[in-house]
Amino acid sequence: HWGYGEGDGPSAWHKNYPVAQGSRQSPIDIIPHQALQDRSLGPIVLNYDHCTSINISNNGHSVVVEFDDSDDRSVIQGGPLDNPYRLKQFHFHWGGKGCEGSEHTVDGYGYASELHLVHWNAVKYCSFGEASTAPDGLAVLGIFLETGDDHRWLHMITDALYMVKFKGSGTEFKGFNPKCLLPSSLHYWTYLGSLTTPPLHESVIWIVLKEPIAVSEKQLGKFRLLLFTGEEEDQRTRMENNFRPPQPLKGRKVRSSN
Ligand SMILES: NS(=O)(=O)c1cccc(NC(=O)NCCCCO)c1
Ligand SMILES: [Zn+2]
Repeated sequence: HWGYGEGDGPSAWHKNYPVAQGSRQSPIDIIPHQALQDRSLGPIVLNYDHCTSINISNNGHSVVVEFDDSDDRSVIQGGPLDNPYRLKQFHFHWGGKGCEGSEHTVDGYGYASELHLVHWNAVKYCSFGEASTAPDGLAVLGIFLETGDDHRWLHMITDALYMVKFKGSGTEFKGFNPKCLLPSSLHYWTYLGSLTTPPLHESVIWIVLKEPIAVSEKQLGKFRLLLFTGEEEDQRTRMENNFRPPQPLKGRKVRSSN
C-alpha cells in the first residue's frame, strides 16, 4: 500500500498509479507574478451555514472530518466553478517542523500545514466516487496554516485528536462549521489539477486561498501525536510529513482572483 515513507512515498507512487506522471498533477509551486489576473473570475461563495459534520477519523494518511453530502446544504460556488459543489470532507497535511508541511508552495516557500476542504459536483455526477474520476468532478479549497498565535477555533479539532490516534479509529463529531477556519480574505489562485494522494485522479479544480490562517506550534504539535499505524500494529509511526511535493506545471496556467 502507499504511504509517505522511504519505500512507499510520493517518489514510488507512479509504480502503482502511473497518472502520477500525468499532465495535471497536484500540488504545484504557485508563482504569484506568473499567475494571470483574470477579471472574469468572480468571488468564491461558501454556504456552510447548516453545516452537517458527522465524524472525525484517522484513515492512516491524515485526519478527516466527514460531512453529510445528501443535499446542497453545504456548498462552494462562484469563482471558477460552473456549478455548486457539495462539501464531502476536510483534512490536513503537515510537516515535522515549522517551514515545511504544506503541499502547495508559494514562490518555493512551504507553510507548516495545509487544510483541504473537498467538494464534489453533485449537479453532474451521482456520487463522490463517480465525480472523483471526472475532469470537473471535484473542487478542493486549500488553506495554508502558518505558525503564530493560537487559532481560537482549531482547538475544537485538536482536542478530539487523542480519540483518533490510531489508523482506523473514528468518533462522532457533530455541529462543526468549517467556516470558522477561513482567513479574512477569500482571494485565491485557481488551476486544474489532481488528488494529491493516490489514486491521484486528475479531477480537481483547485482553489488555493492567498491568506494563511495562524495556528500555534502547540496546536500543530497535537497533529503529530497521531499515528500512521493501527492499534494492533507493533510498529508505532508518528503521522507527520504527510505531504506530496510540488509537481511539474506542464504548461498549465494559474489564474488569480483580483
Ligand atoms: N489531498 S486531496 O487532493 O485534497 C484529496 C481529496 C480527496 C480524496 C483524496 N484521496 C483519497 O481519497 N484517496 C483514497 C484513499 C485515502 C483513504 O484511504 C485526496
Ligand atoms: Zn489533501
